[in-house]
Amino acid sequence: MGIEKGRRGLVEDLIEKAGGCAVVDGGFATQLEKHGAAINDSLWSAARLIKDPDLIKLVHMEYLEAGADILVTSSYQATIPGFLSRGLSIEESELLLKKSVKLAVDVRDKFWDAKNRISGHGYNRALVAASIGSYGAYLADGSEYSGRYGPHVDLDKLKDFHRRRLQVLVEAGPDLLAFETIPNKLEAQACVELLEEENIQIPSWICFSSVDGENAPSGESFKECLDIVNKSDIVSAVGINCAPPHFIQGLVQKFKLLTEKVIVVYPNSGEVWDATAKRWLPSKCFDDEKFKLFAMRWRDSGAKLIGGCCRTTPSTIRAICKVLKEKTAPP
Ligand SMILES: C[S+](C)CC[C@H](N)C(=O)O
Ligand SMILES: N[C@@H](CCS)C(=O)O
Ligand SMILES: [Zn+2]
Repeated sequence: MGIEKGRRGLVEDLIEKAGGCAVVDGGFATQLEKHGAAINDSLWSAARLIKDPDLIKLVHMEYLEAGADILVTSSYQATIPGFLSRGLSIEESELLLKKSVKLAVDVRDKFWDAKNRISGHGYNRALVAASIGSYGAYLADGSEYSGRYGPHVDLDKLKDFHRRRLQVLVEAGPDLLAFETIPNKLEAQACVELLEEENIQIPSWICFSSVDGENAPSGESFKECLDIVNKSDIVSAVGINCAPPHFIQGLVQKFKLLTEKVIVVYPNSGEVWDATAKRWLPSKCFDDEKFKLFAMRWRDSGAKLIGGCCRTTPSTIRAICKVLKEKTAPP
């Protein structure tokens, strides 16, 4: 079982067009908040899918203007059980999942149509990656940063949790799938097995979080985690998201030794999430200038998809584009 040839090259083609390194957008939820959206909610940014589609479109547009080559959709914490708990029906919940992809695709198409009328604009046609947050994200208890799901959560439970959302998101027609903040080996295995079982024909990446810069949050080694991901041809890229930036260079070097897949990194600003208070704690935090320096190091260490996660903004993405696409960066 594998991805048909024409689709498998999509990510690699984008990387080549972008000059060897493509830029993933930044903290979608962070930019929503900058516009005043309240997301201290168990659905987190997905709460805005119910109420604020125009704001979601604006944020996607801002990341495109900043030069993002890949837009990650608003579905990180959008799940069918999460929406059901708000009194929505299954049909309404599935429509919201599809809407998360459609909003991003529509904005990408509008942006690209407009840019195509101008010569030498320096942008690439962006890809839309449907965000699939971990089970811990859905739990809304911070466990995407601990990997502690408890003894009752086994492989089948994780596959059952991910299955329907995955099917619905794929039906909506994204270019790729972005599994985000996976905190342990078991969930990586669930994602890989599900992609195979569902015979998914679009590329995907699996990104882990990390809180010590060495291992997955569960304490399991990345060797164990990547051994699972490597077994599958269906996963195009593997990496780290929403970990502090100063861990990333070492992790890229480690991943280079553990996998031949494309390496994707999009760390947060270095701040720490307080899942009880639902806010970011002030802590060691890296600004856009630091991201410029780091991004070059991550590229030189072998990462080919680079961006920002929580607490980074379009200005971070603009800064990363400036250094990674020196000759072709958009204005
Ligand atoms: C990427 S984290 C900051 C998203 C929010 C988290 N899952 C929570 O609900 O607490
Ligand atoms: N891509 C997500 C965050 C993952 S931690 C978002 O910003 O909605
Ligand atoms: Zn994040």
